[in-house]
Amino acid sequence: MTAQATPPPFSDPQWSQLRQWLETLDERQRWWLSGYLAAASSAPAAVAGTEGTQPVLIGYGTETDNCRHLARTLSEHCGDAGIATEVVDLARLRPRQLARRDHLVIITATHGDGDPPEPIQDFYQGLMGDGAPQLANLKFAVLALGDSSYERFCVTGQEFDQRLEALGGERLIARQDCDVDFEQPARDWIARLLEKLPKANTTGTAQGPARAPTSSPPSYDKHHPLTVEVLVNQNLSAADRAQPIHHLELALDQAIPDLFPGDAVGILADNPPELVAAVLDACELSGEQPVTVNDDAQPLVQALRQTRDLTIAGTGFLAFWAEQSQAPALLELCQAESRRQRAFLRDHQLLDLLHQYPARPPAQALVEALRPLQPRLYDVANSLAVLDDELHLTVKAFHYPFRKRHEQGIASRYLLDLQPGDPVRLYPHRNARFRLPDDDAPLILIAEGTGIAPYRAFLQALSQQSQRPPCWLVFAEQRFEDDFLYQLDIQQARADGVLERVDTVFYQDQPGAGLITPLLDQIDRLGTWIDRGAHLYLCGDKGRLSDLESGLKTALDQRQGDGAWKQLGREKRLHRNLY
Ligand SMILES: Cc1cc2nc3c(=O)[nH]c(=O)nc-3n(C[C@H](O)[C@H](O)[C@H](O)COP(=O)(O)O)c2cc1C
Repeated sequence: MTAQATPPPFSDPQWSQLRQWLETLDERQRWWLSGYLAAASSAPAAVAGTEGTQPVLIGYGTETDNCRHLARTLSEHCGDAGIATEVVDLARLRPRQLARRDHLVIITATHGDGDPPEPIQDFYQGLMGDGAPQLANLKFAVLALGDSSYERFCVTGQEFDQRLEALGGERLIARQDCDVDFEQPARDWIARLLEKLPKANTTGTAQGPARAPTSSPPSYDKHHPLTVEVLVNQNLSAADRAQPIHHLELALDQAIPDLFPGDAVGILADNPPELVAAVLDACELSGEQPVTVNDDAQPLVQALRQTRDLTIAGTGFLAFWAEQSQAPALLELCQAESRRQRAFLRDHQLLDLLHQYPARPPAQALVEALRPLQPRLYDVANSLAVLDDELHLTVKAFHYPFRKRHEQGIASRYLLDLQPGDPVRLYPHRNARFRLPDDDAPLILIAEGTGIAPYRAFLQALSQQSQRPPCWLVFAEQRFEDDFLYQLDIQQARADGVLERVDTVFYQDQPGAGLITPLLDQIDRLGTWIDRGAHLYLCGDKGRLSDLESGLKTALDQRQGDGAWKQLGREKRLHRNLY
């Protein structure tokens, strides 16, 4: 007789929704919910780790999701090993809640200029501040993700690691700092950690964390991207603008489940063909040599075009190139402290290194020494509930000076050059913190430049609703004539009553005006909307919106009383999407 597999209790879409929703809960809400469900259910509760052993708390700090994925991977490995876990976004945890835990694993990235990921700023401040709890009963471990091309490599993980120890915690295993090729070191670290974590005393049938049934919907990620086709690539801004802004429409032949307004996609860009050719020339390789990348055999030219970073060398490549070239200056540099190496790399892109210190590396070794090409996130500019077989993006050219050269960002250049019919590899990136609220609270949408993209998706979604919340859009760009992105969509939304108010600022037409100007001019109206429970959204350029935020905070605190701005954050009514 063969055992019948019990059908999974939820359908695939339900699983997906449930998982996403659970991640929005903070620790207290999860505890409450588990108790509520146990009490409400007539069936005996089967909860792992209820006798004595608390689930291991796995807290992640992320902006682009690597740490969230690793937290889930760790949780799955724990489940297989009979270790109960609870995965939580550190953005939803308060430091004092740690005092009640006995095992904590932190997996965190560093962002900005050595800053914690933006969503976990409050947790970070709380843990680093004087009010942090003593953690004498806590055993902890920290996995730090970063990018060694940044001056302050993995500092957030390092700071958490030191702070947890200073608060009395006991380190389970040494912290691991991971560079952009983090997969293998993270896997090794997880294997070491599993030996130190307590097994759950299971009282029922559940083993560790709840896991999705094996038949979960197709999930795309950076290793398993979806290939879509370009339908339209249209310049939205002035023809002569140095950093043009384009609108892209991509054909979606396969549905992407659960991609909501506010979410993004990760784009796997190709390197420009001239850059690939220059690298091959410098290495005296033809490009036809077969190489293997992630168990996938392919010609070298393809591996360089699609999978390797040909801009930033990184310290690993520096060591490789010193050995290949035997250049005394490089060999000496590799003996120096890493700070000097990083300073050198900030002044030398990959091609500079290859030209200045010639060598002829073997093809496979070259591929293995280069850093993986990182995906770039772009907000989705349409609502898939309205149009489910197209994906729209808003892309601005990114330029930066390097030495005396003028360099262009790889991903934006790739996207701006695409032609109808070209394939694009992408995967969904969900951004639960930048969604429309469940209720009909008023919305204040503030956008700088391409920050308008997710709001276009919001407006499309709202246009389908019978009950619409009041919605106020504030948008800033350079010139009215040339840069009023999605002007027709915005005017249509205004005419249809989806937008109650629209304020625009065009910097070049209105010297002295800033994004904040219309909001300060109408501070009473802003205060009234906030009193009515409005959610405030900020999207676009980090520098400009951070300035706006500090100006608004001062103005609002003055009008509504000290702490008004903070209160917005506490009530999860402030949503940031800054880059
Ligand atoms: C805008 C930006 C700034 C970053 N700044 C740093 C930094 O200062 N130090 C560092 O070590 N890594 C830095 N990184 C690299 C990230 O920490 C790394 O990509 C990490 O894998 C991201 O993890 P996440 O996807 O969980 O956010 C930065 C990445 C981005 C996109």
